[in-house]
Amino acid sequence: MDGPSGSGKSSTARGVADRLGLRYLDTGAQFRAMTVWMLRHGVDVHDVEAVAAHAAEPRIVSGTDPLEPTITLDGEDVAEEIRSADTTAAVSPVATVPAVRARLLELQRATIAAALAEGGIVVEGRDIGSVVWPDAEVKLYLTADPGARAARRAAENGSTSVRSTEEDLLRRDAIDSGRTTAPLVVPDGATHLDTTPWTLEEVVDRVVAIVESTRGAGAGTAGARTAGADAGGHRASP
Ligand SMILES: Nc1ncnc2c1ncn2[C@@H]1O[C@H](COP(=O)(O)OP(=O)(O)O)[C@@H](O)[C@H]1O
Ligand SMILES: Nc1ccn([C@H]2C[C@H](O)[C@@H](COP(=O)(O)OP(=O)(O)O)O2)c(=O)n1
Repeated sequence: MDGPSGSGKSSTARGVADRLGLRYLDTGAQFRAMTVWMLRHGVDVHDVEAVAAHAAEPRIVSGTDPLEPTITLDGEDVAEEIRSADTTAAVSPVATVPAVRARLLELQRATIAAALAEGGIVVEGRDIGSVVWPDAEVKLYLTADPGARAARRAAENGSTSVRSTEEDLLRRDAIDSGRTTAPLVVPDGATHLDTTPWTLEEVVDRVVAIVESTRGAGAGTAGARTAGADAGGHRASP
């Protein structure tokens, strides 16, 4: 499940994983934990070489229970700190660094492979269907109008300024979509869902229906449907 900030990926992915008995992985939380480490260690997040030089050091562990996802950094629970304003402001530049992406890609693929052996996983981020797991059984690209995304995010953060939240979202969209390594794109073979008019429950219902109809259509064809999508996808306009 890919898409821009505030499109509903985390809440939808958790709801779907819970309904279908699957694991859940928030890859954005991993980029945020990497960012917390850089900030704590005084690394200039705009210095690509400095960030790359340290990308192998943080120990990041994601718990994949959809009802209680966790994230630790060097053994410490950083679930709150990864959502701080400082982390949010610094995460997009850190996520553009190829060494960071390569490191987290390895972690993500290991987690997915382990979960697939136990029934499956819903993974959300920016490059899941295009780069991390192009052979996913179901690929979804979630969007919502910028105003709706900002209103949702502002409500969540207890912020009264929807306008400044929207400016922040659009700034991060531009970095996430414009970077050369694993930019935010609509992955080849993805179903695009515009969640603007729907409640969370409606979106979860629709996604569960898509998964069930894909599974009903027959296992074993998913790889063929999405084959060749490794570097695929087209530029998104979130
Ligand atoms: N369809 C929806 N309608 C209204 N609010 C939603 C919907 N989907 C998610 N939300 C709310 O919007 C906020 C952002 O959703 P989230 O799932 O964190 O988005 P993302 O992971 O794409 O950034 C959350 O507070 C969430 O409860
Ligand atoms: N697979 C991913 C996931 C997130 N990122 C980047 C892009 C985002 O700016 C940050 C944080 O992602 P996150 O999903 O937590 O951000 P929001 O919940 O949308 O605010 O990480 C990425 O580059 N690739």
